[in-house]
Amino acid sequence: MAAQAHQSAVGSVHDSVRDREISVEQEHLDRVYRRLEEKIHEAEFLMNDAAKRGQVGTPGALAERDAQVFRAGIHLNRLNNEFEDFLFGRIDLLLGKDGKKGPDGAYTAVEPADGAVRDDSTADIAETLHIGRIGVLDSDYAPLVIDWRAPAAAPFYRSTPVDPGRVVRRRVIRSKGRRVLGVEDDLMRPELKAVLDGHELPVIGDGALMAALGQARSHTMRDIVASIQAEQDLVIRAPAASVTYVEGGPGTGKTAVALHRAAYLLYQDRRRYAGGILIVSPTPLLVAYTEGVLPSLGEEGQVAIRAIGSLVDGMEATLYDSPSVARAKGSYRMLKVLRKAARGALELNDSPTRLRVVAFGRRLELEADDLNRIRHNALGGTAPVNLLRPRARKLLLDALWDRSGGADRHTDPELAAELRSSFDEDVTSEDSFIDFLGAWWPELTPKSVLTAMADERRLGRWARRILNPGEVRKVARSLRRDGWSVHDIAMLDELQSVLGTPARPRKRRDLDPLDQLTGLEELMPVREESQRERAERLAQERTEYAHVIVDEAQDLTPMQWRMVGRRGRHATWTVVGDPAQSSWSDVDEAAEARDEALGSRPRRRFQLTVNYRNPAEIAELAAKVLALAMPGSTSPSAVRSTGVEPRFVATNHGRGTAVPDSLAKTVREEAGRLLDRVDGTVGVVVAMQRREEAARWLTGLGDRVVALGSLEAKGLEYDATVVVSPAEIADESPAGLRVLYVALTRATQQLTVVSADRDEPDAQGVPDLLRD
Ligand SMILES: Nc1ncnc2c1ncn2[C@@H]1O[C@H](COP(=O)(O)OP(=O)(O)OP(=O)(O)O)[C@@H](O)[C@H]1O
Repeated sequence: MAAQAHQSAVGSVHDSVRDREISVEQEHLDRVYRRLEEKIHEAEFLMNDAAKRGQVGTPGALAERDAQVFRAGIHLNRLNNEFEDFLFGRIDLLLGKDGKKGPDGAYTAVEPADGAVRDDSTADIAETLHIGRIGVLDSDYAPLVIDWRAPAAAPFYRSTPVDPGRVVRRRVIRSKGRRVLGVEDDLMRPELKAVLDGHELPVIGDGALMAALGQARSHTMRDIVASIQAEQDLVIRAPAASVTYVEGGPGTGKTAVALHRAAYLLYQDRRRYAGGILIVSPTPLLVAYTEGVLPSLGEEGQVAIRAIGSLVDGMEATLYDSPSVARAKGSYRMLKVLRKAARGALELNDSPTRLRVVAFGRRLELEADDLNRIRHNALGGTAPVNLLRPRARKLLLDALWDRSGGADRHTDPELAAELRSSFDEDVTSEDSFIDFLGAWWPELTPKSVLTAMADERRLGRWARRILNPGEVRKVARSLRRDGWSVHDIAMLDELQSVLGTPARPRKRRDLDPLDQLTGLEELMPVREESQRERAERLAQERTEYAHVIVDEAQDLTPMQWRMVGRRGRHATWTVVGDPAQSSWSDVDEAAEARDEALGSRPRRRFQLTVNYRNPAEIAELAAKVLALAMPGSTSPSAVRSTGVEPRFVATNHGRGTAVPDSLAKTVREEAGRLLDRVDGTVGVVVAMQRREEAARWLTGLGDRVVALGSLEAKGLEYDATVVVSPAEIADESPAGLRVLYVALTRATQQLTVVSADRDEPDAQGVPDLLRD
């Protein structure tokens, strides 16, 4: 009884301290919003004022107006954005070593000044900084909020109890709209007795990271701006030079880090990245899952997130290839086939076999043999086929000229040249020649060549000694389907560069001249346009980017690396991936293609080591598959444990009374069971061939549960997952064990493994692959 009374007294003291601290932060947030309103008014005034000045028209006034409109545009665009938790962090710091301030008004020193900590381990808090999604200065240019990407905010992420720098207390503030809801503190120097405004520094809660990780998942990813960890922050803020190369196991935050890095780079050098940042994602599902993160960080427009199957404008991959077809289409071997096909496609169908023209009153003719020889000569070398048409035309004219005997008519070179040029004019203005050239050397499109490859005999010719007959048959058959696969898109892109685009007059885009002057159109997205639409429009206008971020880089095939490489020939790169999750069978070949795409640029390597997604119970199970898939590699360490072990259910080896009689029924029951146990999402991962069937199994269970093929699970996460028949997933492709490793690492809370006969489950339902 007494103990209970004591506990509740402690509890209420604690609550009152918490309430007091919340109200302290509330006061600060109120100040920030008052200041933001002032700034919105200022910005609106500037815009109006600028419009008036626009009527003056002297060059000086125009330049001044442009500058004002530009600045005001930035303000309005950012301030009008309602940020859910605009202010999210605070650090309390000791006095710094040098007394220098940075441009954001904060002191720059990382290390404490000598004497900042007194001999009796007491110290004063010399500076308090609040961290938010954008920076706000008060009217005296003192920082009210520091942008999370500013150098002064780095200690919020970097400081640890082992290496605290000046930080004594790090606080995460939870708010919604204008209301502060809670605070969570981490003490970086627990040995100190630190004093702020005459009071000992209070410490609330047990860490924001765990609170963030425990939250239910929805179908869209959240930003991690309030809880970025030190090893992740090093990657996010790495200088943009050359190639930043990041490896880390499942759940180590690679995707999150890549997205935050895009926002950081834009903040750090907006002008440089006006050339656009491209984020390449493996699947449309992952694009949909991640595309809200950048807007939540205040960035829209300059970043295009595209699935690898949507990188070619106007094309969207909707089909999947079988592993053996994917292997043939994705490998370097396909490059040779495409080069042959691009040249071979000229001879298709109704390619004329005779050219007849009348020149200088004579009928001239070239026969099939002549024409073949000319085509062969024109095609020498590797120049793009469509760009060789002028050369072929010239060779045709030479041959006709020879036939005409015109060369013998004059010995005077000047007269001979004149005669030749009037001969050429005669011939090339004749309809029969124009029609012939159009049919004999047509402008080829990537689609027409790929469609030509759907003919097995033809493909067999072009792929002789490159693909085996079985591959030829399967690839040709796959190209006869309606629609394109992810691997077809890389082939289409390659063909575009093998064929080349003949120069045409450029179409002008209608732009407001004022927008072009100020760059304002980049900053003020039109309201009706969604992030995706805007990204698509920008991508259409761009073929190359200033920075390219490749997520799940381990999965790119050589042909895909070539496609992505063409979009970043002059770019800096961030490449994130995990070799252990690669679904590409020939890892060495892909590495060669990657190195070719990245060129000889120097690389800065990072390794992420902590798994923030899976609880230890799930991570341990997945590690068994990792040991089979890549013996000797180490799993990232899980940051938390839930006490809930993975559950095993066998369709034919039920325990006790309940013997499930079919896979469909069992999976449905298990998905339903998990829906009852978690608040968020449930993912049912099956082998690719079962995707459609599995979606039917789940009919009527609601939109918190989804079925997905093993390859579609890349990068995604769910509160709970059902992994169906590990053996089936593992046997589906040469990289099957690594694909299974991906499937097993998608859950943030609970995992159920359903086995079928081929899994050879033991009496507890544990499949052979997952036993010790
Ligand atoms: N510092 C962090 N604070 C809060 N959550 C985090 C942090 N880092 C990562 N997470 C969360 O952990 C989960 C995994 O992150 P993410 O998807 O970026 O990992 P990944 O390395 O790309 O995984 P995979 O290789 O399996 O695709 C996400 O829910 C992410 O929000």
